[in-house]
Amino acid sequence: MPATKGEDIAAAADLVKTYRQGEAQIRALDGVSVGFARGRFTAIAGPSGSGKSTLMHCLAGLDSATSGQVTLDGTELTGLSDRALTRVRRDKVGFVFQSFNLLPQLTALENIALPVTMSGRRLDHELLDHLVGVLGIGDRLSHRPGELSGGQQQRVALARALVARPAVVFADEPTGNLDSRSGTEVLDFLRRSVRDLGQTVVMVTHDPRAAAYADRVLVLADGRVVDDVDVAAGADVGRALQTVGNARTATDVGTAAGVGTAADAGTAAGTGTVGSAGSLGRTR
Ligand SMILES: Nc1ncnc2c1ncn2[C@@H]1O[C@H](COP(=O)(O)OP(=O)(O)OP(=O)(O)O)[C@@H](O)[C@H]1O
Repeated sequence: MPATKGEDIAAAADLVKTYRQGEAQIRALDGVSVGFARGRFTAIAGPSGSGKSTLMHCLAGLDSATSGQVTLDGTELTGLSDRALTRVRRDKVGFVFQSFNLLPQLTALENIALPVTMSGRRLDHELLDHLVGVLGIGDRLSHRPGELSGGQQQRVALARALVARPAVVFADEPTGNLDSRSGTEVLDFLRRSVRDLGQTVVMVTHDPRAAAYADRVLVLADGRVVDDVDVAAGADVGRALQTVGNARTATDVGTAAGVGTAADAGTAAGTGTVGSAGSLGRTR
């Protein structure tokens, strides 16, 4: 297993999570030790039930582990009260969910601003304008989620996740409810946020095409890390993708997403719609 390094912005050490189901005990995480480097895009992949969401929830302070340790941006999460965990999530984490999770009664703009304003911080209007421009949602800001397409709602959720400059953006199957074009746009945007803003992104996916956008693919099976592929260093992504999915062959996936050329190309899948304004334009 990769050792946890000093520069990791998030890390798990010997993480175990068990659930009780009647008499049986399910070991959703079975001793996971892994570090996530700052400014990288990591996909957590693996078959259904392998522990992907459980790992993400423990890393993001949404759930507590049975044993082991989680560190997030210098804060040890183990043993924190619910209140303290809420504060950590609010201050350090941006979330993107499969089902968007926007508040239906608020406009797109209000949804984007909510996490910042709720924590009493000032909205960075320059960054907001930038994100809105790159995501192409400038003419949708006064609309409520019910008046937006799924792809537009997810773009609003992406702006909401990034505008507070979180230590880590955790994305849980962010393309799961989208058509392939909208899904590609979301992945392209996440890729660009890593490249241009230095954002750290951890994305759970069971989709090998989505995983191919990451710098690194961590593969789980039965609650353990069974593969850890450094895509950015030119490692054999096909090997990991074969492990994660069988809907398409690894070769198909690699070709579709431009794997093997440059994980940081940003235009790997090249729809050119989202991000047509060019780079996000700043380095943290
Ligand atoms: N609240 C819970 N109570 C009981 N068992 C749970 C609970 N949450 C998860 N599990 C079990 O823990 C294991 C890991 O679940 P988890 O949701 O982390 O897997 P996953 O890889 O994210 O799966 P999927 O791709 O289907 O979302 C599974 O066996 C699941 O049934």
